[in-house]
Amino acid sequence: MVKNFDELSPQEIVRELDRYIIGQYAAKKAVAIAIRNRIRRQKLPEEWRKEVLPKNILMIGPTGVGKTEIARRLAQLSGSPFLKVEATRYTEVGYVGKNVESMIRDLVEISVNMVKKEKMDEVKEKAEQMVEERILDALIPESRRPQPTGIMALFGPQPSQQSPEERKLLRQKREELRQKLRAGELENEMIEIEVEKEAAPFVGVMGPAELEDLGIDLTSMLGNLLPKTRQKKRVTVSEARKILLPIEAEKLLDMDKVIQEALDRAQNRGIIFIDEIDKIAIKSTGAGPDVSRQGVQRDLLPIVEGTTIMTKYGPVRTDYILFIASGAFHMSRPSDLIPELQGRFPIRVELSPLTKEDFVRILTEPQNAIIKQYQALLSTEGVELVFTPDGVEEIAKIAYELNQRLENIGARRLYTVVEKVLEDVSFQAPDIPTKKVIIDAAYVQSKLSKIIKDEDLSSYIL
Ligand SMILES: Nc1ncnc2c1ncn2[C@@H]1O[C@H](COP(=O)(O)OP(=O)(O)OP(=O)(O)O)[C@@H](O)[C@H]1O
Repeated sequence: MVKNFDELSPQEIVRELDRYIIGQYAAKKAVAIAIRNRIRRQKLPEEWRKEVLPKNILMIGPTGVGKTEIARRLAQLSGSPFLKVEATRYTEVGYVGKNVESMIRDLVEISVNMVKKEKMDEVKEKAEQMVEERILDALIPESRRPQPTGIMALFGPQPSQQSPEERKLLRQKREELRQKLRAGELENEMIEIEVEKEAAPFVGVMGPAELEDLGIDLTSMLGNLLPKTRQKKRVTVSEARKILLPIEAEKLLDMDKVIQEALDRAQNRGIIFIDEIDKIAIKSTGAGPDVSRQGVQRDLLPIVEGTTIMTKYGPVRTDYILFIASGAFHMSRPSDLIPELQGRFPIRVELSPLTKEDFVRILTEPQNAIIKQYQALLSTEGVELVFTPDGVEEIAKIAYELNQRLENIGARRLYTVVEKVLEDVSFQAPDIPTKKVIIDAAYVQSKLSKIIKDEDLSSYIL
């Protein structure tokens, strides 16, 4: 039986992460402990809960070694809304720009979309039935059952006068069409559908973004007041299905419930990954941009400590949101952060640079390994891609050497190298007669040696 995430021990969480991320044991262990501690803290009695401070994480390590990937996978495993932001994108409150509180609003938005999608999947079957009815209505409008409501029942158009025989015939025709529709025979038939189009509200001096920062959502406030216009569209049955499914599914949702659950999930399970924290950790010289960087750190404090942020969906407590800050710290040190903020990120982990051996494993082992991705892609055209061990080794070696020579971008280098190696195969796939391509060391060299020799060319292509 699959265990509920909350029941997984830190060790089991690490094992799960091992399926996607090679090495970096210390970082995996740290996030597993942090997430487990959050669950523990939530179970404490109220008076204790306030005393135990959240244990956020600072990940220190070069670019492209798995920092974001670990956090993202953890979020996926635990069904947590996940937001990645860059610390340098924010400005101090009072200055023009995005202030740090907006990250909580963004997290909530992600949470709402996440819950909405799940709920829509739950009602998908029912929504599909409703779409079927709407398509049938469009195919034979005469067979539509009039459903006047409210004042329309009194003053709206009355159902046309059909005799019982006519009605029976129409119903039969509708059922015949339904069978054809289900058999997929009508997919390219053109029909006319009506969709609601929200009138865009006029936004004055302040743009929606600034208002959003104040917790005001003008679009949805006015959107409810402004009349919705209906728009007719001529589309094929299959297009109509794509357009109507989310509309019908949304009608079946109880949005109040969705929002409650989304707020709850953001507050209790949310994970915010703050990249480039090192870039705002420059020691202050007392004036200019340094001051504003310190300002951003100060603004971050209450959020990381636990405060209430107003969002358009309602207030959100930040006490249990897990914050993972990350940076290379080439030019600064964690001790350059303001002391209070240092204290809020007590778990420190260093991620190691990746070795050539790590590259070999990253290419082949993770569930979504790069090589597996290409094999899956090409298999759709009946081409079997076979990588020999020396072929994989050669790709890893070249990527590793390029990182040393150009700029060390970690595992990201593997993507560009593999793409170049497989460029011709991808291009010729439909016409390959043997349908089996072997990628060995010689093949890799034949595709890359010319580019590697040329420094300029490599820095553009690889
Ligand atoms: N240890 C690893 N195991 C498997 N894949 C990895 C590893 N490290 C990096 N990758 C892959 O490389 C890519 C970049 O990694 P990631 O986004 O985690 O970088 P990062 O360390 O967060 O760097 P940055 O701070 O620049 O964002 C991802 O697609 C990831 O799958």
